[in-house]
Amino acid sequence: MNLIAKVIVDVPTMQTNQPYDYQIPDQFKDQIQPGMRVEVPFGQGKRVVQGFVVSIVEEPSFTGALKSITGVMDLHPVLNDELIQLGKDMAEKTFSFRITCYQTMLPAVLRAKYEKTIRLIDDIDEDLFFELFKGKDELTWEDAVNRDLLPQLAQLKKQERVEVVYSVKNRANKKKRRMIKPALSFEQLEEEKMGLRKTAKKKLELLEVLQTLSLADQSISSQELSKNYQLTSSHIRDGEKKNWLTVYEEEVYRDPFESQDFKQTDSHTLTSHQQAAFDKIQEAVKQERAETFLLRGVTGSGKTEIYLQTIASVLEKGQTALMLVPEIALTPQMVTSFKGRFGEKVAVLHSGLSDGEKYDEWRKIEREEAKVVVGARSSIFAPVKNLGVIIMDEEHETSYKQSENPRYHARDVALWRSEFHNCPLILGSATPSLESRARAQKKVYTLVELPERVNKKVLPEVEIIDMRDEGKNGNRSSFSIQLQEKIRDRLAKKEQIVLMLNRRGYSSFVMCRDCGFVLPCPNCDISLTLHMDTKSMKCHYCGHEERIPHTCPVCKSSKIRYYGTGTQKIQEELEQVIPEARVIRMDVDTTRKKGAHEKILSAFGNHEADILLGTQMIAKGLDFPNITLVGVLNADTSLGLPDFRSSEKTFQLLTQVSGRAGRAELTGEVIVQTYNPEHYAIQLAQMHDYNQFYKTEMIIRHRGNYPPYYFTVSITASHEDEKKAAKKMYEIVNFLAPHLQKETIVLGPTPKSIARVNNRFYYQVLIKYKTEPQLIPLLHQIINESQKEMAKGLMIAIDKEPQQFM
Ligand SMILES: Nc1ncnc2c1ncn2[C@@H]1O[C@H](COP(=O)(O)OP(=O)(O)OP(=O)(O)O)[C@@H](O)[C@H]1O
Ligand SMILES: [Zn+2]
Ligand SMILES: [Zn+2]
Repeated sequence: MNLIAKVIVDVPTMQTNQPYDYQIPDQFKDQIQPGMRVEVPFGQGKRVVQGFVVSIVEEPSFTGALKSITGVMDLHPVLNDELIQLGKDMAEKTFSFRITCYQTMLPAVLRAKYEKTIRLIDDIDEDLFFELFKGKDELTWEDAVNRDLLPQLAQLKKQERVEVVYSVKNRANKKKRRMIKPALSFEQLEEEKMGLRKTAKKKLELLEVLQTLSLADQSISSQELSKNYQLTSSHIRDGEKKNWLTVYEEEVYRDPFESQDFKQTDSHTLTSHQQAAFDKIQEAVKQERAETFLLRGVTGSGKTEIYLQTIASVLEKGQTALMLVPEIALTPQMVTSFKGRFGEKVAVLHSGLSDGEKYDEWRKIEREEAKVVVGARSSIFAPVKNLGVIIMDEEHETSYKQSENPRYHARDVALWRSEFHNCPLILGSATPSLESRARAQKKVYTLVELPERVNKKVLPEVEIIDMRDEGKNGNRSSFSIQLQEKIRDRLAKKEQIVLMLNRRGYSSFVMCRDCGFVLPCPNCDISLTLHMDTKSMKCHYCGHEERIPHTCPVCKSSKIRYYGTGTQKIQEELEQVIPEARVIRMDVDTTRKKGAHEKILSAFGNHEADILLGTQMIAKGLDFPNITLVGVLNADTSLGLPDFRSSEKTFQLLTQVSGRAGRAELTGEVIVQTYNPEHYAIQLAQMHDYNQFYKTEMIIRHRGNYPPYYFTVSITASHEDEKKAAKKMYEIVNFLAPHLQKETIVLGPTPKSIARVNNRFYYQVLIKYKTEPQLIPLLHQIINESQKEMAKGLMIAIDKEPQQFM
């Protein structure tokens, strides 16, 4: 029978963004399956490219002469049917190439050109062993290809007798260990010794090693045997044949949490609110229904406990669970609570892992050894089968959206997979995004609320300090008098303090130090961005531009400054103001090294420091009972961002960080320093009033025609030649304009705030629309028709629901 493979080739252009037909040569017939990577000739000449087989058919849809697959890169599919389908849908929705989507789904070792070897993991027929492996335990992929062994090896792979190992550069890559243990007692081994010939030195040595082991009831790895006693695999095989010893395999994963001991933790008895939420979710779990829950619970309300118990119930049904957390919330505490509850069943994926470690975790998932996957954004592509629940903690986090190709939002992928598996999706947050909250309002999502903390502890009292007064009273430091006093008070009581320096929007805008005025755009509801290259203030959306003010247009003060300062400077200042405090700093600089994050938090947990000073990364997830004071040094920076979400982000950040205080027995307190004490985001965060914030912000979004009332899509064109980028952008707008509905709003084209990056110029438009059935096909058409220009250096990026406006 003639078999045709449909292959997505690694040639990321629009023309190639569909499967190509290739003949499967006879030698590969039994081997090739959908989801495997293959090598195929492409185009004219001798070019060979990689590709993914997405299906196998009998009839080609291409009528010309078919080329043949020239190589197979896997013995086993790396993508399952679900992911093949998901990649196709995702490519369409994110305006990216299927090949890019597939590559995004895989761990890095499967993407890059790593060395591959085939390793024996189980016994095979002796003759075959010598024929294929020539007496060794492994064989390089190249060797296997040159000797034409892949079809045979594929068979062995199916029988789980060999595996493919990807060796990551600079890293020892031993994952399987051959272990040897004595099969006879000490005395029996002694008898075997008697029967040896005098010259059999190595056999004698082997028997002696085995005797030692049998006394201690121990095993030894083949590596140790060869290293310490120069006993090779042929000696081992020989010993095995004589029935002196047994060989077995031991899987050794590189365990990034090896050194840590995870205490088994038991589930808490749920509070009545938790129970009600849990029960509601259980219905969907039991009925295997793709229902989306928005779990809004105040900080410390025990959302994590609901996740844990829901996952436990899913495991009990024999299903699996996927738990997403933002990268910066993937703290050791989070890992501990999952490892503590589910032990070995958990795979954890985060950016701190080396490529090899990530690959090991991925393999555990792929082989269905891991039943629970915990990880950041890209873990949404984990190849888990039989999902029983998907959970996204801190669902409002913008880091769930990838800002480069493919520009996917993990929430959308989660929704897709929840439909595919017929399993519930839980979106959890103390401060849900307006989009999700509005969907709950419309009953698209089911709203479940936890209105109070588990121990009925009140949420901490929040005090707002007007920093303009501090200035007037001659205090020019970053610490208000009240904050200094409270810090001293906690030091005396041996309680702990968290201080947050808000670095969002660092230095990108100017603000009056006397009245807090931030320069707004006259046409839009956002502030202007400072452009150092042009020495001017610009609006991101409409292109309005004016000069940098030297005096405040409102109060005429001349103290109008760029706003922002670094954590290091703050630490120095703190050491002068309160020299007795022991301060530990957590920001991008101090957490760059692997494991630094863990070290800092465990030192703070052990009270080796009184104050944890950091950026936004300390706002989430920390659960330390001894924190009774939280200080926010500058609430305003995130308000000044040229982004319609700036109030929302400020409210979320303040609520999150306030939530770190008073989580256990001790009552907590929060000090928020600001130049905008009247701002509703700050006042409503003070009152812990999410619902009111939601209402207020919805009105503002409605007035400004922003999401969730409108959908948004941004189009960016860039080119080394500024004129070409601008011209293209105008062409696009002119092309779209006649097709768009009346109520659709097109902002721009305008240069981006950092107009030139890497010597490329960026122009963008933002389209806001309510319904545009034609827009998506039109955008695809734009990309299709720009192929020639794109080959000559033009880049077009289309971003649906963009999250970043910098
Ligand atoms: N039913 C319960 N009984 C006793 N303690 C509980 C219960 N549920 C949760 N806890 C504990 O309460 C603390 C807060 O819970 P958790 O961290 O889950 O809150 P959260 O809602 O995720 O908060 P945040 O949004 O601030 O991260 C934890 O120390 C947790 O172990
Ligand atoms: Zn002013
Ligand atoms: Zn504007």
